Amino acid sequence: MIYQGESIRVDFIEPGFAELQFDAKGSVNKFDQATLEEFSEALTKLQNTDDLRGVIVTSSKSTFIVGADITEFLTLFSDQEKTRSWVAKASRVFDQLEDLPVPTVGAVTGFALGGGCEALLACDYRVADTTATIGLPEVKLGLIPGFGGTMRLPRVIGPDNALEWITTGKNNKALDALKVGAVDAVVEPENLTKAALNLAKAAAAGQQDWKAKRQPKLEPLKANDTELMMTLVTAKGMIAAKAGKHYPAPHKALEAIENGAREHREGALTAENNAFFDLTQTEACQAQVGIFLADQAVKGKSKKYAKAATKEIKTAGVLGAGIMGGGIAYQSALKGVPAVMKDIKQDALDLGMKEAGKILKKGVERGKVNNEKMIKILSSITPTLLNDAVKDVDIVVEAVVENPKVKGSVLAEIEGVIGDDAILTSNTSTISITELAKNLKRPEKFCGMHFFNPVHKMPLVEIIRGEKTSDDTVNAVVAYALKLGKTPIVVNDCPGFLVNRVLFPYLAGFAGMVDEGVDFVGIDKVMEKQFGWPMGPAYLSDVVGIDTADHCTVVMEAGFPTRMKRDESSAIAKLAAAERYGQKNGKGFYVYGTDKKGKPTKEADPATYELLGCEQGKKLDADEVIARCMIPMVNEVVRCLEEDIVGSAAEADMALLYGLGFPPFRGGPFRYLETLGMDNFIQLADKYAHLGEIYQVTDGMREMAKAGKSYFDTTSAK
Ligand SMILES: NC(=O)c1ccc[n+]([C@@H]2O[C@H](COP(=O)([O-])OP(=O)(O)OC[C@H]3O[C@@H](n4cnc5c(N)ncnc54)[C@H](O)[C@@H]3O)[C@@H](O)[C@H]2O)c1
Repeated sequence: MIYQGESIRVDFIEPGFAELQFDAKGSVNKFDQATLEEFSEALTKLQNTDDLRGVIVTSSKSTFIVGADITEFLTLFSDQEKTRSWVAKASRVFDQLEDLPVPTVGAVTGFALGGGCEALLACDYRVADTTATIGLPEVKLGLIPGFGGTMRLPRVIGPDNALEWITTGKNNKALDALKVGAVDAVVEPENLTKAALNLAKAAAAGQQDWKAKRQPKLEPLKANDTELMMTLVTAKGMIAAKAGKHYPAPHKALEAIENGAREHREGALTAENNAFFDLTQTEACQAQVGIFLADQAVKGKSKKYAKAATKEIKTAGVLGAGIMGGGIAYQSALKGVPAVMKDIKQDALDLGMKEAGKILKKGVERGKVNNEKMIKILSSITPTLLNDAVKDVDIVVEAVVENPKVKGSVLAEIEGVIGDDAILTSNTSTISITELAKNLKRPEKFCGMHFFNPVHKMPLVEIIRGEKTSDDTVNAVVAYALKLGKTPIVVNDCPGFLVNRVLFPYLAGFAGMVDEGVDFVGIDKVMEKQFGWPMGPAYLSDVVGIDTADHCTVVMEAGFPTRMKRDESSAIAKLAAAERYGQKNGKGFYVYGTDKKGKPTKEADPATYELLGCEQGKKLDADEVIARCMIPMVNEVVRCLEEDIVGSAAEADMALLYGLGFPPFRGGPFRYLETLGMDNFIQLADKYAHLGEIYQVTDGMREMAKAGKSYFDTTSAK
């Protein structure tokens, strides 16, 4: 045995040929700080091993190496000195592999991502099996490769391909990697080790010039000035268009490659180290790493619920074939759970089926679904006008109009039809589940299942536990949501639940500015372009439906009479009264139409300014616009955590990210608060406290700030 560590061992596989094998104790190999230390120790041993002729680098697992240990990042990056020395030291470990005095061959199976891919790049040759997926996904965490990836990849596959791989963070299958020269051969999994060993032997025997293969990685990039300039200019244009200004990582990747292009290995690595360090200190990186961690926490939690489920959902019934019901029935059928879709109107059923057909047709056009599958999916949705048709289903999702009385009677009626063991859920956006349960004989078998529009695209499903909902019911519904390919987040009951409850104070903050005469178009611009929401508050209200939003304010007022008091003179109420319902009837804040080419249009309407009494072009400072919209939202989400509506800051962040499109580079409302600094936030909120209760921070937040605590310390997803 040449070396034996906790995660790495090195031994001769044949006389003269050593195998350095990654064999971590957990389910996957990763480059945590301890493994990097071991990697360096193992390579030092190899440097000093006599009679060594070649080395192969392998994994004992079904996957090579998944990358660095992301759970270490936020703590590490909070210490600038440590971060600098970590990245400088870690990247030099990979030089040790590259500098071994014998040929080296990486043998990749499964994932070789981030650091895993960089370890391969430090080898002279790379052999992949057919299961391999290789890539440098660091930009998705607001970072760039930090172990020599920006230096080696352009020298291995050329700057064009390398820029594409690194700035998009895409995963590449073995054959695609072979095409661009990222790997030298692709073999069947059972032949992998043998193929790698044979290549090492051939190189050691002089049949392959391994030194010539290694040399370009030690030198400046081989591309003439014009070629390089063309490549960089094209890449800059692509990055500006795709990543935009809020995501610095792709820009920095290009900068590192450009700065290192004319340097030897050491100079190019220094360029990479500097760019990497700069990114570790950005808000976008902290937010994107935060999202990764929160996503893992949320996934882990929902898996636990699903594992505990005693009832499997094999068939579903959906009540209402409208926008939501149609979408839910489609999604269920798509994922293999046949759905009976019931409505009181034949027209609605026809429309629901037509919509499902439309989505599937798009899938066929894009080659995602074939005709046969399309027919199978459509035929597993059964439209019906009869309650009786749902009597044998395992779960019912009610998605009829948002009216407590209608919902109450529809739910009670259907409870009498379905089996005692069947689960009943409601897709209500705002109405308390505990209140709706009062209409039922088996409230323990009832919960909220709040999907988002459009159902087939939006990942979030809020699962709402009413006062009497049983654990069994929650477990089964979480399992069903997972089966539908969604991200379920379990919350406790209150009007609006989590997502809509925090949305309304945000919209109220917006409406307050419009009431003061501020132009809603300018507010939308700031909230979209500067804050980063996919839609500003006026446009979002139009898309949700002004009538729906207006109706919801009634429900929210009933739940939070002082803080969310309904204001008849607010913009939403005025537009609703004028029957400007938004996109659905072509006019809300904006007017909607189509241009000559049939493309949808959205324009500010003079009639809106007149109706609302706001002035075209009247602006507030962008910081004030952001503060007045965002403070109420953050305050409300903090209240939801304090009141145990949501279980953790991580879940709240993911819910808003997946349900509302909270800008990923800000990481969610709690990460945003953390980035602003709680003291700064409180100071800002206090400045606007006179505007109403929605601007007043909770005592709990003041205490947290005083104690220097973080919401992520105390309430990480359980
Ligand atoms: N539209 C959204 O963006 C959205 C998002 C999340 C949740 N929701 C909620 O989903 C529910 C449905 O909303 P929608 O936008 O799909 O409404 P919709 O008006 O498009 O559809 C409601 C459908 O229910 C049918 N219906 C009415 N009474 C019925 C009954 N007794 N039995 C069967 N069907 C009946 C109607 O004919 C109509 O087809 C509401 O509770 C709403 O708050 C809506």
